[in-house]
Amino acid sequence: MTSSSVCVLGLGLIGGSILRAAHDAGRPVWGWNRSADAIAGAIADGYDVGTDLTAALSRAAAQDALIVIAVPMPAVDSVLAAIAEHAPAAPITDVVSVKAEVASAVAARGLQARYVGGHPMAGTNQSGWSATDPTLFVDAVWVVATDPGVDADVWTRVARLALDCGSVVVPAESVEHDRAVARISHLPHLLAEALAMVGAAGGPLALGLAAGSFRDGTRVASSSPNLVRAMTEGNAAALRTALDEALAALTAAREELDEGSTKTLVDAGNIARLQYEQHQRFEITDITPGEPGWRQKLQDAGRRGGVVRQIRSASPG
Ligand SMILES: NC(=O)c1ccc[n+]([C@@H]2O[C@H](COP(=O)([O-])OP(=O)(O)OC[C@H]3O[C@@H](n4cnc5c(N)ncnc54)[C@H](O)[C@@H]3O)[C@@H](O)[C@H]2O)c1
Ligand SMILES: O=C(O)C(=O)C[C@]1(C(=O)O)C=C[C@@H](O)C=C1
Repeated sequence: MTSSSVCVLGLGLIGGSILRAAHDAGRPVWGWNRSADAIAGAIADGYDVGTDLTAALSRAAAQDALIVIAVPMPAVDSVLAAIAEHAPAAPITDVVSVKAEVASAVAARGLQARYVGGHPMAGTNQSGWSATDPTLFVDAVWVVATDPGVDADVWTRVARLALDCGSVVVPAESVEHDRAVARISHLPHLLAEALAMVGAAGGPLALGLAAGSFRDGTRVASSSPNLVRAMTEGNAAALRTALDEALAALTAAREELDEGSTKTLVDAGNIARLQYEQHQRFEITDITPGEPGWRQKLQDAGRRGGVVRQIRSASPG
């Protein structure tokens, strides 16, 4: 029988929130963090966490637990090296904001057979255990990768974890995911940084007048710089395309402003925002992981706005 145990590596905002949500869902779950100081709160609250990576992974190997990598991209390879040594057959997922880069690192360690990438589209501008929230993923979207060669059992287990955390699952191939998040996450982070800079350059009067538009538009500029750099630099090709589109729109607006109007950008942006507000999802109900053509069918449905809310499969994990 497939185990429902979960081993979370990295207990910051995302990993810690997954640990807490999985615990609340009744899963056997334990976690590892490189330093004890950072997880003093988790230890005080009695969570099954520690700083011995070998012990956490040996336990995952013994229990066939799903390993969740929840560290920043620059730390992923050292964690993969430890997995390759201590739990090479365990199912693995991750939560890193860029997917193709992780998939390559996993393949370089020979771990691709039991790996399915993931990305919960939820977070805050806070970091660390103290920011964790077991409800962080409720009603969020959680991408579960449908790359060629994906194992149906591991895919199901990753999707079940996402559902147990309260999310809906969007099936998507890593490269398509990366192109999409360049537009709706990585570009917004860079724009927020630019907006914050321009506002602050206005000095005390500008900052003193800042209200909703500045606050909302710059919120993610207070995210950890290391995390923002890892996700923007790790998705450079797709981000360049999105950034070029944004720069072209702003340059055109700048030129139109010389004629006294901002109409083109304002009207187009208003319609685009409405498209986001009116975006409809539909539930994928008729595809069972493992059936012939399941991967392609799920991926096509995800591309059209399909989400998985429950898994049809005999596997309980
Ligand atoms: N913050 C978000 O909104 C968000 C959302 C979805 C996914 N993610 C992804 O989740 C992952 C974790 O992000 P987070 O927001 O939880 O960050 P965080 O800073 O809150 O936590 C990062 C964790 O990784 C550990 N860590 C950092 N460097 C390490 C290293 N060199 N070796 C071992 N452990 C190390 C830290 O101790 C900490 O436990 C990142 O890959 C990020 O891209 C973040
Ligand atoms: O809400 C926020 O603070 C976030 O930045 C969350 C956010 C995003 O929406 O861009 C950030 C990074 C992710 O990988 C996923 C989600």
